[in-house]
Amino acid sequence: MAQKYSYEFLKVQNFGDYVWRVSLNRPNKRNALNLQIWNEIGDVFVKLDEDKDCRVIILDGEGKSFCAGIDLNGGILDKNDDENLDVAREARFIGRKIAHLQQCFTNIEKCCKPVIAVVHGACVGGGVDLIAACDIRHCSEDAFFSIKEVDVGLAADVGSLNRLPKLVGNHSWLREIAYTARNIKPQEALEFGLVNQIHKSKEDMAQSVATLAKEIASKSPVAIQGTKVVLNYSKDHSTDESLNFTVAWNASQLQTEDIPKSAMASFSKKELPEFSKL
Ligand SMILES: CC/C=C\C=C\CC(=O)SCCNC(=O)CCNC(=O)[C@H](O)C(C)(C)COP(=O)(O)OP(=O)(O)OC[C@H]1O[C@@H](n2cnc3c(N)ncnc32)[C@H](O)[C@@H]1OP(=O)(O)O
Repeated sequence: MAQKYSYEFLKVQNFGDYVWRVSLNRPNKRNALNLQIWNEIGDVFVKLDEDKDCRVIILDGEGKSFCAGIDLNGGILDKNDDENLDVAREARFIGRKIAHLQQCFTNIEKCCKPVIAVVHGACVGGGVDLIAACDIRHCSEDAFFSIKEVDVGLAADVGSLNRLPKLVGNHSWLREIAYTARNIKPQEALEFGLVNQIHKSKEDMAQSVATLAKEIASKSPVAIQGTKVVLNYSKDHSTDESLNFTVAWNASQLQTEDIPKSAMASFSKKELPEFSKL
């Protein structure tokens, strides 16, 4: 565990009961995303996806804020050192870089374990891209959100503009906040579906989210992971395609021992049994 999950800018903890916590850990810079932390995020969610001791992941930030977005001190948007590259080659270099950054966050979405984003303080720019790739979003009363990219001269390119239209209920609102980059308070984020719960404090939120995570982790991992896989698929496909996908998926997964085990416990109102690792 120690070596495998040892990172410079992430703190990774196994809470037990199959619940893990991944914390952005660059508090002095408000967890601003440099290339190293970006790579570490990409790496940890691949590892946790494969880790049979993990069933649910809580993603939060150390220090005063969840995430201040991209590191504005440079590194990520820098041009290639080779000044002789023509426009086509420079563009291919930049394109590969953007695709890599996107993939790091997409690894969160592709991880078949549910990921709960827990936001306090600032969550701006890249921070919003990051939570958009998560399954569930909670925040504390001191949180604020901003799709900040237009203020630094960019169209957001690592997930917000691609995922949020499928997450929030009101496209007119989404366009307004994306065009203005204004700060969104928790109540407004709740009203439009960006978060599903507001907590009094960071501490209250940590407790409440730990309980939620534990509840999800106590259920059959075949059922929970299958639910995430099918929901991910249906997000980007027609109902017919998604129903067909579910047939193919469940043709194997319905044969699991978890079904009689879960059903028996549910029917007899007993505690859920211990499920085999997955
Ligand atoms: C291919 C492109 C992919 C992705 C693109 C994403 C685009 C974006 O992310 S746009 C958003 C960019 N971020 C910002 O504009 C936020 C800037 N920061 C702030 O507004 C504030 O720091 C704050 C987040 C509201 C927090 O305020 P506060 O708690 O008062 O802290 P500060 O005193 O301002 O900062 C403390 C410390 O952190 C450093 N820092 C903060 N944000 C960043 C950042 N984004 N990049 C680098 N460093 C940051 C700040 O400089 C301070 O450092 P010191 O060394 O103590 O001076």
